[in-house]
Amino acid sequence: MEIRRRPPNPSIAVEELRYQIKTPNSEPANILEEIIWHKETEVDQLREKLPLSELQRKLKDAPAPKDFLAALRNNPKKPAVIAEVKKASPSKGVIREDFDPVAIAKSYQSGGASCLSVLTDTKFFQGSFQYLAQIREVVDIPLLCKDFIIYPYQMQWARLHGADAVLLIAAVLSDQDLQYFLKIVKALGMTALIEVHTLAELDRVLNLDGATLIGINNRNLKDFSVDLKTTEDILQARLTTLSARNITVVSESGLYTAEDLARVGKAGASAVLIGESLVKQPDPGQALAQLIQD
Ligand SMILES: O=P(O)(O)OC[C@@H](O)[C@@H](O)c1c[nH]c2ccccc12
Repeated sequence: MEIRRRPPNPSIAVEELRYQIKTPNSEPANILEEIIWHKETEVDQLREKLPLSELQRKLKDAPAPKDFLAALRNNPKKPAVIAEVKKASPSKGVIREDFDPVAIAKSYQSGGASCLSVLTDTKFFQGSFQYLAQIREVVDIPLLCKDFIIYPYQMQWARLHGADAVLLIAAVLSDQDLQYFLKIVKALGMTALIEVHTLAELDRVLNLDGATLIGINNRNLKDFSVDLKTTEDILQARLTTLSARNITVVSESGLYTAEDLARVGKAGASAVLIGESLVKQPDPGQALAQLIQD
């Protein structure tokens, strides 16, 4: 973990205060830090609206999560596709003006997506938990909550809005947090997609107990550069270990063509996560169907 955290609001529940965080006395060093620092404020506001104890009470009535990992593994098409409902990003700005998340989600499902990823970060990606909940109402396939998780509260909030899986970013979380968060994800009956961008991060994740799904992000979240070689290089080094441990690998970001999919598939990824290249097509589901046809 190289990303510096901000000290949490001292009024939050004691069990969440596991950090001994030094106050960074500078500006955020990169966009990832900026996002993470802002997330502290957002989670504070959520807790104020709905305290953890009430959230946990509400969760007791929530329908059981769907099996995100099984949906990827059971897909006969390799790589299986997680299609992302994404309006904007800090690197690309607004990707699609006439953005209808529900229509896009339905279209992805008919186009052959195994699972969906829904961006819920508002400030930087123009996503929303409302979209996640609305999409849960209209599709059957499992949903990943795509956000920047720094507190257990957020995983439960995601579950309440219909998420079956959550993203945990290795660059943002300490080993201790990753292990603790994995336990919580499991207790909630969900799947964790643990995202790495370097071999060193993957090795940290391989030291954890219970990682079943690992995403290799081809995009460097600190400077936005994208290179599919990230997936190739990391898998070249660790595919044997990953296979032996039956860990499913998702190649994420910067995938546009059937050749791109074949390339990361050949490297050993059994699933891909695709956003921009599909969202910007007139009919995203049809674009997906075309991308994965034989
Ligand atoms: O739009 P793309 O290049 O197809 O990328 C999708 C997805 O991988 C990307 O949105 C992403 C990967 N990891 C993230 C972490 C946070 C926010 C977004 C992301």
